[in-house]
Amino acid sequence: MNFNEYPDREMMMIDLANIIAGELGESLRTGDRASLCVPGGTTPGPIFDALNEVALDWDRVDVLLNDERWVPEDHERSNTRLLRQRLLINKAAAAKYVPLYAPTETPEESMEALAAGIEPSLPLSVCLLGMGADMHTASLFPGADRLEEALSPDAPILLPMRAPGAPEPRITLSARVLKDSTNLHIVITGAEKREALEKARSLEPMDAPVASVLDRAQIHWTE
Ligand SMILES: O=C(O)[C@H](O)[C@@H](O)[C@H](O)[C@H](O)COP(=O)(O)O
Repeated sequence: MNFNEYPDREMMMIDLANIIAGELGESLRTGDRASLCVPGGTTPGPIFDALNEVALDWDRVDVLLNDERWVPEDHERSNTRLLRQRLLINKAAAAKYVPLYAPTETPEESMEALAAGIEPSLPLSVCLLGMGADMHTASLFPGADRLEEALSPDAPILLPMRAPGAPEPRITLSARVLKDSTNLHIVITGAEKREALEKARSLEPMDAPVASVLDRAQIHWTE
C-alpha cells in the first residue's frame, strides 16, 4: 500500500490538487481527452477549490463522480450539486460534466443511458476516491444489495446500490472501472479512518469494499 502522510489538511488538499492537475496534464499530452473522477461527501471540497483555479486544457477534460445519491441536483445531499458549486467553476467550468444522475424516480430507469454516457471517458485518467469509516468507497457499501456484482471482474460500468448505511438509493461505478484508472488515489482524514483502512488490508472486499482497490491506490492521509 502506497501511504502518504501530510502535516495538515490544508497542505494535503493543495498537494493533492497539484498531483491531480499534473496527472491530468500528462494524460492530455498523450491523448486527445482526459477524465477525472471524484468523490462527493464532505472531504474533497478544498481539493476542488484549489483545482478549479489550475490552468489546464479543461475543455478536453471529462469530469464525473465515483457515485451519486439518488436525489435531485438541488438537494443538499446531491454530489452533483457539490461539483457544480466547487469544481465546475472558474477555469474548470470549461470541463465536460458527465452525469451520474437523471431525474427519474429510480436509478434503474436511467442506468443504461448514464452508462452509455460514461463509456467514452473510460479508462479513467485520474480517479480520486473517498472512504467511510465502515470501509466503503464510492457506493460500494458493506452489506449493500448488489455488492457482489459490483466487485466482480466482469461487472457493468454502473450499478444501482441500496445499503443499510446509505439513507437514499445510490448509483456507483463498479470496482473494476475504479481499479482500471490510470492514476488512482484515496483521500482520508482522521484517526478513525486510518484505523479502518489498516483493518481493510486484511479483510475481503465483501466485508471491506475499499480492499478491492488498495493494491492499485495511493493513499493520502492527515489527522
Ligand atoms: O457520495 C458519497 O458519500 C461518496 O462518494 C462516498 O464514497 C464518500 O467518499 C465517503 O462516504 C466518504 O465521505 P466523507 O468524505 O463525507 O467522509
